[in-house]
Amino acid sequence: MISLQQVSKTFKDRGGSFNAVQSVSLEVGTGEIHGIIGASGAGKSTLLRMINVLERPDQGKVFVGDKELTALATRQLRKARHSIGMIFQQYNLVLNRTVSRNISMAMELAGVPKPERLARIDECLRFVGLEDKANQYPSQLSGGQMQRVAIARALANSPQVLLCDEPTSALDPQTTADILEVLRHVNQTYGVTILIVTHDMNVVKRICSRVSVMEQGKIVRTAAVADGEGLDDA
Ligand SMILES: Nc1ncnc2c1ncn2[C@@H]1O[C@H](COP(=O)(O)OP(=O)(O)OP(=O)(O)O)[C@@H](O)[C@H]1O
Repeated sequence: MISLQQVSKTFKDRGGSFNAVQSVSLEVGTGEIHGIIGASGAGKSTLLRMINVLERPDQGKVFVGDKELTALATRQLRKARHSIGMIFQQYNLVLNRTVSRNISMAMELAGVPKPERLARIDECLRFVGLEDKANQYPSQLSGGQMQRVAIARALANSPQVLLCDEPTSALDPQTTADILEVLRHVNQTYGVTILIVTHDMNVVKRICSRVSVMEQGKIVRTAAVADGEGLDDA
């Protein structure tokens, strides 16, 4: 479902350049929940953001489904991104819009007609267990509820892939467990392929089928989680 072929990203500033991701290749199968773990600054977020080309690789190719995203023109890329949802550590909700409008916005951008949007908002809110919060504003919600709204928004366009950048790092252990269950439910119900960037091995053990360990811009190991002995020191 996802294929990264020798992708690299260097950030340049006045002080010089920094190789954030160095010639990384990775294959993630359809329906997999794949973890990317590593220390702060290892390049995990940059790698994730290259999958939907929010960050364009300097070198290498990115395939999602049957499309090479790195070969698409801006307009085609925008369309292809509708099949890739993303959630973030800080939720990234629009604070002056209600929960419903937050979920609707992604569909408005994708050109979904209003009646379909309204039905889909209901469906997505029910899926994440927040059908009673449609008219509230993000500031009225807890962190866990905000992340559920972010998941509902990411699901609105029925993505094939969900990219999660430290989705539970701002949450307490119980809320973390609840959000991981929602993600598992997304994976099992809709067959969505999920990539989770985390620095927390417990997240990997709880939900991932495979994990890749990143160090200094490179993937140094990929393993099945069931036989992931030796990953504790990652
Ligand atoms: N837009 C940017 N401009 C300059 N440097 C950047 C940019 N984005 C990331 N970097 C640098 O690239 C390196 C990798 O960053 P990245 O956020 O991918 O790491 P990470 O493993 O996700 O770390 P963290 O867990 O702290 O988010 C860091 O040293 C960071 O400072």
